[in-house]
Amino acid sequence: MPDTALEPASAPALELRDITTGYDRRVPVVREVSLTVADGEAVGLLGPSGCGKSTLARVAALLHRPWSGTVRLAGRTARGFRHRAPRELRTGVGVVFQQPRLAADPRLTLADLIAEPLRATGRRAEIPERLPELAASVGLGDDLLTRRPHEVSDGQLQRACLARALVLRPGLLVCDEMTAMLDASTTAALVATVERYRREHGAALLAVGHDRVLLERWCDRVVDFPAG
Ligand SMILES: Nc1ncnc2c1ncn2[C@@H]1O[C@H](COP(=O)(O)OP(=O)(O)OP(=O)(O)O)[C@@H](O)[C@H]1O
Repeated sequence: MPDTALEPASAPALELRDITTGYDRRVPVVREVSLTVADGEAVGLLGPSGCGKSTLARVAALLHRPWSGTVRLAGRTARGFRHRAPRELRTGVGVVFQQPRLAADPRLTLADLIAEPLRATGRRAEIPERLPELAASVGLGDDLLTRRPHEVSDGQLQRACLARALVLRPGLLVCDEMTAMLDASTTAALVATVERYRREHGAALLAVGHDRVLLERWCDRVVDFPAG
């Protein structure tokens, strides 16, 4: 059966097999790491700073190319990464990074930021329904939606980044230290939003972080890096 064929719903949301990768050919930062996130499962990935968690999360989100190993999303093998990642695989993964200011286009209003993946995939007709629904779910009022990133706090911008990550209804959400820069109440609000989304859509989660207490509370299981 070709890899592009639809697999049964029970295929794991994410399978990373023997991933080796890095930035400088001589020194891999991730060596032969394997990790599976089952359909609908929430997995926490724990590890000290600099061990390669974010790099692995970026591989899972098809944003960084592995030197060797395989990535399968919902049973489909990824053949391309970054701009070469096929749209049907890319849109199945939502990603939230630690630093919203590096992830958000400073020229866009929060409303446009959230809606941007719908525009980019030719689904702008869904914006009038999805935008208010997502803004409410992350706790962003209308007054904030018309502002640009420099006019809002980090926590408000991260709320918009989470809404954007959910706008295409991905089957897998990758949260890379999503709450590391946030206060306790914003952290609780964003975690609750992810939980609600997962309950409603049966989505899987890979949550990267170094706060064991948060990850153990949030996830079905926690894996210490290097996993595998
Ligand atoms: N763009 C890059 N170019 C070169 N080296 C990089 C790059 N990004 C990360 N690295 C290096 O790769 C290693 C792993 O980094 P990574 O960000 O994956 O670790 P991490 O476990 O997520 O750390 P943290 O918890 O501090 O975010 C580090 O030594 C880092 O310096």
